[in-house]
Amino acid sequence: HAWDLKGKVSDLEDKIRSYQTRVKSVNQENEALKGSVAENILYHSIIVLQNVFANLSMAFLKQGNIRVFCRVRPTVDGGLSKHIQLPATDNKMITLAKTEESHTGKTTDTQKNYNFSFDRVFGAKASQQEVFEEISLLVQSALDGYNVCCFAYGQTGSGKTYTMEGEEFNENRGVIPRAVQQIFKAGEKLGSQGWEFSFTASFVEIYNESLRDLLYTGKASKRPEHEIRKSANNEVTITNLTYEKVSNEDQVLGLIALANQNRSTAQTAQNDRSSRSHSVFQLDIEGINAGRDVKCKSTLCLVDLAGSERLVKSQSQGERFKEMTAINGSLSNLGIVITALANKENYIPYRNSKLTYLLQGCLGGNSKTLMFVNIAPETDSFGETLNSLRFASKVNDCVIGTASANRK
Ligand SMILES: Nc1ncnc2c1ncn2[C@@H]1O[C@H](COP(=O)(O)OP(=O)(O)OP(=O)(O)O)[C@@H](O)[C@H]1O
Repeated sequence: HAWDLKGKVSDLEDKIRSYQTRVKSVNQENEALKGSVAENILYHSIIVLQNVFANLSMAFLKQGNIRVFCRVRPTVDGGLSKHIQLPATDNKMITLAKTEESHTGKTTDTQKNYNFSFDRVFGAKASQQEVFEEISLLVQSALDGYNVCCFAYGQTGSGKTYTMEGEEFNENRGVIPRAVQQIFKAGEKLGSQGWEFSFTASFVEIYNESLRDLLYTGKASKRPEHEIRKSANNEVTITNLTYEKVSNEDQVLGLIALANQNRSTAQTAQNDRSSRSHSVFQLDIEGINAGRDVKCKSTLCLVDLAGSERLVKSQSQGERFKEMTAINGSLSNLGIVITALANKENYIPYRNSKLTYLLQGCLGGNSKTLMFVNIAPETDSFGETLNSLRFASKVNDCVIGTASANRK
C-alpha cells in the first residue's frame, strides 16, 4: 500500500507541478496582456495628447500668422463639380482629381489626384453666415488692437466679390458688411466697460499700379493723384484720399454703395475693369479707455484682389497686356512678401508693388491675416484652380511671427 500511495502522491505531485507551470504561464500571459493593454492605453493617450498639443501649438502659432480658407463656388446650374472632391468627414481637405484618358484606347484611363489642406475648406453649399462665423473672432480682434487683413484670391468669376461683399441687405451679405456690423455692435458693448471708439473708413482701388479713391465725390476732371506715404511711426497713409469718419453701420453701407457706384462708372468706360483691379476697404479703429488709461489703435483691412488668371500671351496685347503684367506683378509680389516674412528675411520687398506697400501694416509680425482662396468648379477652370490652390498652400505653409495688439 505504501508503495501505491507513494506512486499516487508522486502522480499528484506531477499534476500539481504541471498545474503550477500552467498557472505561471497563464500569469505570464496575463501580465503580457496587462502590459499591452496598459501600453496601448498609454500609446493612445500619447497620440491624443500629441494631437491636442499640435493643435494648440498650431493655434498659438497661427495667432499671428496667415490662415487660409478655401471656398468653392457653386456651379451655375447648381450641379456637382466633376473634379473637386471634399471629404464628408473633414472640412480641411480638398482634392482635385484629373482623369487622363488613354489616347490609344489600349490602356485604362488614369486618375491623378492633387490633395491640399487648409485651415478650413467651404464647399459650394456653405452660406455667407457659416463663412463669416469662422472669421468673426478675427474681426473681433481688430477691436482689441490687432491689425487684421482679410483678402480674397482667385481667378475672375471664382466668387471673390461674392465672399467679400456679397449681395446687399440680406442673408447673402458678405464679409465686409458683416464685419462692419460686428465691429459697431461690439464697440457699443465695450462702451459699457468705459471704451470709446472712433472709426475712419477709406476705400481705394489699385488699377495698373495707380490708386483711385472709390469714395471720391468731386468732379471727374478734378480727380487728384495719390501717393502712398509712410510716416515716421510706420503708419501708411494715402495722399488726397477720402478718409471718412463713421460712427454706425448705415454710414459704412452708404460708403460701400458709393464705392460700387464709382467702380461701375469706371467699369462702363472700361469693360471688366473691376476684375482687373484690387479693391481695398480699410477701417481705422482708435479706442480709448480713460478710466483704465489704455489706448488701442488698429486697422481692419478687407481686400478683393484682381483675378489671378495667368497671362495668355497670344490674346493679351496693348492695354490688356499692361494690366495683366501689373496684376501678375502685384500678386506674385504678395507671395514674395509673405514668403520673405515667413523666412524672417531682413529685407521685405513691400515697396515692389502698390498692393503690398499699402498692406504693409497688415502683413507681418504685428497683424493677423486671413486669405480666402476662391475657386471655380467648372472643368475648364482646372488649370487655374490648381494654380490658385498651389499659391494658397504656399501661403498656408508660412509662419509669420505672433501678432501683438497695439495697446499702450
Ligand atoms: N458662394 C456663392 N453662392 C452663390 N453664388 C455665388 C457664390 N460665389 C459666387 N457666386 C456668383 O458667381 C458669380 C461670380 O462671382 P464673383 O463676381 O464674386 O467672382 P469674382 O471672383 O469676384 O470675379 P471678378 O474677378 O470678376 O470680380 C456672381 O454672379 C456671384 O453672385
